[in-house]
Amino acid sequence: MKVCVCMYETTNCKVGCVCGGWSMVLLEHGMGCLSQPGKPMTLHHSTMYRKSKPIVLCTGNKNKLKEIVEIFGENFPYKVDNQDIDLPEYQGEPEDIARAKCELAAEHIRGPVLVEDVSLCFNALGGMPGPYIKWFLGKCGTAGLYKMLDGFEDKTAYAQCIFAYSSGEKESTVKIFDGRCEGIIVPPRGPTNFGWDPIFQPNGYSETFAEMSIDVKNTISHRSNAIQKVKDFLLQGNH
Ligand SMILES: O=P(O)(O)OP(=O)(O)OP(=O)(O)OC[C@H]1O[C@@H](n2cnc3c(O)ncnc32)[C@H](O)[C@@H]1O
Ligand SMILES: [Mg+2]
Repeated sequence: MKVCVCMYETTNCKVGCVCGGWSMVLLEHGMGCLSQPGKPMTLHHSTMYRKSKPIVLCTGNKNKLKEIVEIFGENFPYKVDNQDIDLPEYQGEPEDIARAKCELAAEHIRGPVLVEDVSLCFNALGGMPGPYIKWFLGKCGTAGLYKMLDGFEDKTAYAQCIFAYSSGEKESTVKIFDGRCEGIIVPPRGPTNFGWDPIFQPNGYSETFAEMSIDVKNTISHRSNAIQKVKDFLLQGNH
């Protein structure tokens, strides 16, 4: 922990973010901190952001958002905002879908954006439903998805999460981060609040994603594996 004294009047705040009498001031190394003018500032990670544009996470899925925020954690030094924009999703390979979704989001936001696209891939079906899982889940439900594997001995599957990041600058290339979790497809068990969680049992566990605590899911999931790569990339000064 580090203690400094805030030198800036609220109106002179270098970063310009004023919130309820507290102001965001610029510190060395481009870090910002919330403090009142003239008062000592205590730098807690949760109130400390690097001086940069917020990254806009474009997703309309509240469950995803909750997990992403938890996995990034309090120490993540960039501000992440959410926009619930319904972006069209192309057909194709998961990576191409995420890339196209990210390019559309960057065009819309005109700044740094992050999107993610999730696939659930059954090995017996050559990776299908894959990126089309949302539509299969909507039409067949979790029980129907399990039944799709009735005629196959092989119930193995993997969950794949692809994050795509764009700085939003013209000519910038989209960066892709792929995270996976291997498991098996089982008859639905556990709460039904998030997608296909009730039928996915990760390898090495006797519970489905739906049955385990969110903390356990967030340490082993496709999403946490992908986010670790996103974090490493951004923390290397790429934002
Ligand atoms: O706005 P976006 O981010 O696209 O959100 P979405 O709900 O449309 O999500 P996807 O396009 O990635 O489709 C993936 C489907 O898989 C579901 N899903 C995503 N992550 C999941 C997870 O960790 N556990 C269970 N289901 C998940 C999700 O609810 C969708 O039905
Ligand atoms: Mg979607």
